Amino acid sequence: MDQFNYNNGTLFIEKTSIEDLTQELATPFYLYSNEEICNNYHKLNNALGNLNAQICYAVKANSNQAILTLLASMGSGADVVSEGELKRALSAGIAANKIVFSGVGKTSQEITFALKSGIFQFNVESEPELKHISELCVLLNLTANIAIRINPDIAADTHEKISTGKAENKFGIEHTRTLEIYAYAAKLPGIKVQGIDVHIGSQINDLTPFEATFKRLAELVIKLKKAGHDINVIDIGGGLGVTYNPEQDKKYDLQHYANLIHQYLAPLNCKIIVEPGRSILASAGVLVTKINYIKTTPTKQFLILDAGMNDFARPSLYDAYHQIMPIKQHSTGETSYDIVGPVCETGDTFAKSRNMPIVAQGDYLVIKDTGAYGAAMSSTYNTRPLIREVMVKGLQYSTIRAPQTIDDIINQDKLPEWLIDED
Ligand SMILES: Cc1ncc(COP(=O)(O)O)c(C=O)c1O
Ligand SMILES: N[C@@H](CCCC[NH3+])C(=O)O
Repeated sequence: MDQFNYNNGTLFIEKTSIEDLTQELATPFYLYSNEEICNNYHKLNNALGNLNAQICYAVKANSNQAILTLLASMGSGADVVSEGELKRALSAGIAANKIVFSGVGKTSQEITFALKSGIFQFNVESEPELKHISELCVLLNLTANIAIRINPDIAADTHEKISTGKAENKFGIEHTRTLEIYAYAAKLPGIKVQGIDVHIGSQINDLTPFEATFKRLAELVIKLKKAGHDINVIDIGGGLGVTYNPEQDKKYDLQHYANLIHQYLAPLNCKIIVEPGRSILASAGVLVTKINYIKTTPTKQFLILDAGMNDFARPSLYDAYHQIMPIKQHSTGETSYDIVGPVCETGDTFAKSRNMPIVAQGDYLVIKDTGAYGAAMSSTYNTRPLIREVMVKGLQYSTIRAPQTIDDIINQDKLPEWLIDED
C-alpha cells in the first residue's frame, strides 16, 4: 500500500490527509488512490513486457465508472460477466474488441447484446451454452468468436468459495474432454473458435498452481492445433493475490509469473489475455469508518463502527483478514478489540480479538485493502444506503459515487394497486 502512509502521526492517501477528508465527508466511505491503481496496472503490464498480451481487467472487482475510465485510459480491456458490466465497460471507453465475456449463465439477452456490440470473445463454459450461442448467431446472422473455458482440475490454495479450477466446481469443461468439445464447436454454425480459457480461482499467492495450469494449457493447445483447430488466443484468467495479512500471506514475484507465461505459453504464438481484478484494485482502496461506540463486556471490548457487513462483506463471507488502523497514530499502548458493525447479525464482524492501538469513541479507522470486492459487493441490507466512493489524486479528491439516500431506497419499491385502500 504505497499510497497510504502516516505523516506526523496522521494517515495520508497520496498527498491528502484522511483526517481532513473526515471533516468534509460523512463516514463511512470508500477512498481510492488514483496513483496506486495506475502503479498496479503498470507493474503488471510492464512484467508482461514483450509478450503479445492484453490485460482485460475483471470488472466485477470494482465497477465504478471512474475506475473503468482510468483503466481504459491506460489501455486496459475488460473481462465482463453480465450485460450490466459490458455496458459499463463500453461506456467507460473500453473498445469492444478488448472485451471478453465470462460466466456460466449468460442469458439470451446478454449474448445478443454482446454479439451486436462486437466483443472480442465469449468464454464459453458448457455445451448447452455453446449450442445456444450458435442458435442466436444463426438467428441474428452474426458470428461469435469463442474460447472454451477448460476446467483444469487444479487446486489453488485459496478460500473454497473462490476456488474455481477443481473438477467439482461449476466452471469450465473437463480438460479430459477438450478435443471432443472443440470438435463439436467446430461444426456449429455461427461459431468461430479462436482460443482457450481458464481461471483457477482468486487470491492465489503461490505461483505453483499457475505453473501447473500453464503447463496443462500448453499441452492442450498443442493437441488442438494438431487436430486442426485454429487457436490464436490463450486466456489465462485472473487470480493473482494480494498481501492482506503481511504476517501470513505469501509474497510472489510478478516477474516470476510473467516468466512462467514466457516459458510455457509464449512458444505457442498466441495472444495472451490476462484478467486481473484484485491485484489491480485491492491495495488502492480503504474503507474509512468511525467508531460510534465502545462497548465493554466481562470478556470483550467491542468497537462498534458506522460501517457494516452490508458495506464490506469479505470478512463475514470468507472470514477474510483485513488490516484495520486508526487514521491518527496513538502512543497510548495496545489492546485487544472485537471490531463489529451495526448490522443485526453476529457475522457483522470485521475482526475478532484484534490487537491494535488503544482508541476512543469518535475516532476514525480505515479498513485496508478494500478497493476490490468492497463497494462492488455492498448491499442495502438493513435498509442501509450504499455509501460514498471517493478518489484522490495528489491533493485533489472527488466523489466518484454519491451516497444513496434512504428515500432512494424506499422509492424503488412500488405498491400493488390491490394493496392501496380504496376509501
Ligand atoms: C472468470 C474470471 N476472471 C477473472 C477474475 C478476477 O479474479 P481476481 O480478482 O482474483 O484477479 C475472476 C474472479 O475470480 C473470474 O471469475
Ligand atoms: N468476491 C471474492 C472474489 C471473487 C472472485 C470472482 N471470481 C472476494 O472478495 O474475495
